[in-house]
Amino acid sequence: MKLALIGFGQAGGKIVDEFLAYDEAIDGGFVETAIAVNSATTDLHGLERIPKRNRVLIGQARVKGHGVGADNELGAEVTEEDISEVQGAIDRIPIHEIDAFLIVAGMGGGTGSGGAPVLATHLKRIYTQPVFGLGVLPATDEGGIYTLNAARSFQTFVREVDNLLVFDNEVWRDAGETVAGGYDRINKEIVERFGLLFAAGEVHHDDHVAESVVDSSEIINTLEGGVSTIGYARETVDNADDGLLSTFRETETFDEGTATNRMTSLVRKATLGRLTLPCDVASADRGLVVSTGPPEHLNRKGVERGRQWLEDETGSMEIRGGDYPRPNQDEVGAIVLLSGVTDVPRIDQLQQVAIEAQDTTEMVQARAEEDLTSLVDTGGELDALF
Ligand SMILES: Nc1nc2c(ncn2[C@@H]2O[C@H](COP(=O)(O)OP(=O)(O)OP(=O)(O)O)[C@@H](O)[C@H]2O)c(=O)[nH]1
Repeated sequence: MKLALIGFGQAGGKIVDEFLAYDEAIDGGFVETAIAVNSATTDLHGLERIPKRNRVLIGQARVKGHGVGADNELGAEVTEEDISEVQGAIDRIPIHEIDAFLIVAGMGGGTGSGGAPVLATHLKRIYTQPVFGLGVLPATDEGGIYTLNAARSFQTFVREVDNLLVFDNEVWRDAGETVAGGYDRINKEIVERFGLLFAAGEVHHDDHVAESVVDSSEIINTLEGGVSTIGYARETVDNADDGLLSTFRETETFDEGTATNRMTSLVRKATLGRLTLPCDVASADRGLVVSTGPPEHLNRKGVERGRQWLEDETGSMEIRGGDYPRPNQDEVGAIVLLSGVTDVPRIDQLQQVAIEAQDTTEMVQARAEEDLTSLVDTGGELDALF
């Protein structure tokens, strides 16, 4: 699946940079164009792979290249004001070559959290391609403002995009890691999961058995609306170079059964293990199971059993399945995309925080007004003086 990737804010830019590295490393071919948008000059300079001319600075008149300091209303405003700057970079995308846009942003800050939904609205107004979002939720100890930004941004972002793919930093961080080191590792986890999914839709059919290979329309149809999460599990296998392949063939009957069971259990592990956004699997509306690895290990029966199992788990009739053959790999894996999920404790928690913050803000404002009134109200004593 060919994507125009737009990284918004610091997290967004770094993750898109990492997507470029991954796409190159696996020879995936899913990144058509990569763009970074930010209100902070240093963040744009810090990027490694996104071409310099695709790095767009917004809000210069207002914040002079210093970022919006976690003020996501300001982030939204400067994006609206400078949308033509962003459009300048988008105009260079070979638009008929792409299947979709993907806007990547950390939702806890100011620039990405405020600007990404504004850009999504803009793109949807102009282009016919789907506009997807990849939103990163802040860890819970980052502080109230980050949670509040994420709660607000989530509500708008999910409304403006065709599907919001979510990754929760909270469930992926490791105790004892430095913040910077932690993000590097987490970003690799992000691009591996989402990158494998998008690359799966880029395999050319004539290279492999056509009917079982996933294509981009299957990914797009699964991402029809709402919120999505991804699970991934993998296992090392004998590398299928020529010598090993003949051994594999000689013991085919035995290996058939092993490969079937392996694939079925990988689908279960991917679904029941750590998802990018933990949720109740039964609440998913649609799903896509992708098996990946050397073609001779991509066992049809195993994938089909895994797919059926997921149908049972979700009670959904819309579970698609397919392969992403990767010759000469020493791993087989299963990617499970769950889409239209509704039972997500973290989102409920975010929304609760937003409601409470709204109430508190109203209370604080009311109290401040009262205090101000009583401060200036001197019971007529001042009036008497004049
Ligand atoms: N996974 C991941 N999350 C990150 C990374 N950097 C920041 N974050 C998360 O993203 C949130 C937003 O941070 P930034 O992207 O730095 O914010 P911004 O959009 O640039 O906005 P301002 O800095 O306020 O102008 C933070 O609360 C973190 O949770 C990163 O490299 N990887």
